[in-house]
Amino acid sequence: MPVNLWLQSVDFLRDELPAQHFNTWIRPLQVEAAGTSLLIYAPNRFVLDWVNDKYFTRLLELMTERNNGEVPDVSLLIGSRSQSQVQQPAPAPAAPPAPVTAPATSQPAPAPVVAAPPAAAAPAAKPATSNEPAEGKSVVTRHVSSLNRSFTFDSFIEGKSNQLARAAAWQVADNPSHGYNPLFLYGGVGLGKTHLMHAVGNHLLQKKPGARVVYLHSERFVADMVKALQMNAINEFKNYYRSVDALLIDDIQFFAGKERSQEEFFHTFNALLEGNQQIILTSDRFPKEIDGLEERLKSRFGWGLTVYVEPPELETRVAILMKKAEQGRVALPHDCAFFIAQRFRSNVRDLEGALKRVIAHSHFTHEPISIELIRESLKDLLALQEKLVSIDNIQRTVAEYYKIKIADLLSKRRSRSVARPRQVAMALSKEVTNHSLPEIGDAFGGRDHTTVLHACRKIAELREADADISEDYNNLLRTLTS
Ligand SMILES: Nc1ncnc2c1ncn2[C@@H]1O[C@H](COP(=O)(O)OP(=O)(O)OP(=O)(O)O)[C@@H](O)[C@H]1O
Repeated sequence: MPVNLWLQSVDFLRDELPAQHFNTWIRPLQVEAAGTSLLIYAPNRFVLDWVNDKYFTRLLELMTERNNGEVPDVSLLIGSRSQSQVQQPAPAPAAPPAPVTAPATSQPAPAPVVAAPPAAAAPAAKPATSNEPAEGKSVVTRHVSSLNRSFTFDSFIEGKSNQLARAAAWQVADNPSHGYNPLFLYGGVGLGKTHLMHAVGNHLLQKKPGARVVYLHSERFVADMVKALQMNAINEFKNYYRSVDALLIDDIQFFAGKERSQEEFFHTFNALLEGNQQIILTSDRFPKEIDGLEERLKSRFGWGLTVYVEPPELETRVAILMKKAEQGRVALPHDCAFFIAQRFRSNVRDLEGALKRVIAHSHFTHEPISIELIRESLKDLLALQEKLVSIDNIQRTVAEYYKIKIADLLSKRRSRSVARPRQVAMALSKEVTNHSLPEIGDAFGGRDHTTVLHACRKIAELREADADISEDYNNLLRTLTS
């Protein structure tokens, strides 16, 4: 129940704050649920800015903890609930109740520091502007972006697959808006794009704690825009996004087909670039390949630097597992990390998920992590995988991909159009199944194991030298293992 989430968190915050602060800033807030979202009403802009600035991040943290780690959808608004049942936090004990509609004027009012909207100006004196709807309605103000503090450069494992992306992100973090703007990271799911984006944001905030770094998913941008339109607050929406130091938008492919959002984003994008404010975007594909995205956006996305994040190679996957285990203070033997990494190839999120399951199993059974324990705890996933990545399935997938017949893969034909896909299929069989070289040779029309070995070496070489082969191989690997 979202309202309870808020009330419990506020209750917790009450113990962390001096009573006078609680009563002045938190108590006047009212809460209302709107579907799965929470609307928090502040009586005036001054309280809103102050709460936004000083307490909102902490409140979001508290709510996230109580919401199984999921960041709830919360908006801070000016106004009050229209219904009769106003949910207001109870006052903190041992302190006189604070005024509900205005903060104590004797209270010193330092300027807002983080993520304050542009209009965050003088206390309570701000008159209603033409952007502000009539009394009783609310002006939408963005919630403070909540960066995941654990997504840092330190916790990001570098490997060949993400080296360029990491270097570019680091460059942006170190020298925002003067290097690559926008930075566009793209690649398959769960490969660390969001992690890198947050790492930049965290670094910017570390260097300049007052920086306005706003992270959001593209769907949130769309939803906020719709809400702003409904509430006649589109100017405030525009001003907010144009006032940030860095705008981080995840999964930009969700803009596809949403013309009004693209239009708004287009203008925001231009304004930010002109103002030398940093933009970082992620997507699951190359900008030009996002169907339903306006050409002018596609072309602008390429103005800075566009970097592909590839699935990590085996060594990197092992290093990621070792790092995650170390972070969780869990003893993970190297051969166990290797065993898991060999089997979860295309997505770091799944890799992490597998490790979490193994760790949980080890806790429950009070047994140290071993290959046997891993087999037991990941039984269903491993069985599923083995089924998916049989040599038969590899042959079928490769034949479909290259538009040739399975029989060609097994035949003696040596033409390049058949021989290369056959080598790719053999190399994949070696990489993703546990079959031996002779077994693989047998499955490919009774070939010798040295032929399979040669194919594996050849494909490894070509993946280094030939971008097309490398892309084909990665695509196939992803199809087979995700
Ligand atoms: N190189 C890496 N080092 C450490 N952790 C990583 C690395 N790559 C990914 N991860 C972890 O994998 C998980 C998924 O990464 P992330 O959310 O950044 O993926 P993504 O590419 O943004 O995927 P999606 O497109 O689904 O949003 C995160 O927990 C992240 O910390």
